[in-house]
Amino acid sequence: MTEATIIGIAGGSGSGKTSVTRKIMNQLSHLNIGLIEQDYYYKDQSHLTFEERLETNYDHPFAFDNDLFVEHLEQIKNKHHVEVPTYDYKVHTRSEKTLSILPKDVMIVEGIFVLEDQRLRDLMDVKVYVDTDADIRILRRIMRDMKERDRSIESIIDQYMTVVRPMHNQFIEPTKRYADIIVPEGGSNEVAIDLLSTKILSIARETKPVDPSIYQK
Ligand SMILES: Nc1ncnc2c1ncn2[C@@H]1O[C@H](COP(=O)(O)OP(=O)(O)O)[C@@H](O)[C@H]1O
Ligand SMILES: Nc1ccn([C@@H]2O[C@H](COP(=O)(O)O)[C@@H](O)[C@H]2O)c(=O)n1
Repeated sequence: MTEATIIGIAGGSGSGKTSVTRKIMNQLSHLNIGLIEQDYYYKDQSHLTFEERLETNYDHPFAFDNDLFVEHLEQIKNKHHVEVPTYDYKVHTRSEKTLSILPKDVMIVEGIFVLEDQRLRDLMDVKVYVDTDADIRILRRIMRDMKERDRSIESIIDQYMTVVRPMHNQFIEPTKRYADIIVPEGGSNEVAIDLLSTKILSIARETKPVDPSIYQK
């Protein structure tokens, strides 16, 4: 058996990570390919009231349970089945249901901080940073958060100015230096998506045996 190929896709909120991921998955649909979002690993906040959850900084690395994320990604790398948490942005905490991730040959991991934690980076075969200008990102976020995340325009702008923007500059943008490839403009960059798909395909075809020590645990 061979190890799963892990592709990390980072970038600011609204940069187009999800769109790039979807396009790559479409191009490689003949492979056994899956997706895991870092947002699934936002810490559970069910012990807090809704008002208390509004105070959380969701753009700081501490908002994520990366210990669990790393543990799951190691299992995914070794082609194990994992049950991952899911997240509900409307209520700012984990959902009741979990998601069953069956063994995949290629797994895309996507999220604002996937390149921030060295343990995650070390598990990746290709590291991508989607780089889109801040004005485009906020406009996309407004449209998406009003439509899909139950947010008002006032709350989106307030969150952007007080948290999203400063945290992006302090923590997310600097992770660009860890990327193997920087993709400007996200999902509309067809050339970059084609190049990435070709590279992923060629890595996935190389056979890397799973570390046998995992069977001795
Ligand atoms: N090239 C694009 N043109 C127009 N809208 C886009 C484009 N890329 C993404 N969007 C929209 O912007 C929003 C955020 O994009 P998404 O891919 O979810 O970004 P991210 O995952 O980085 O937050 C989504 O509603 C998406 O449909
Ligand atoms: N309860 C939450 C959790 C997260 N966010 C925001 O989501 C952004 C990350 O998701 P993207 O799909 O946009 O990459 C992040 O910037 C958080 O601000 C939120 O608003 N509420």
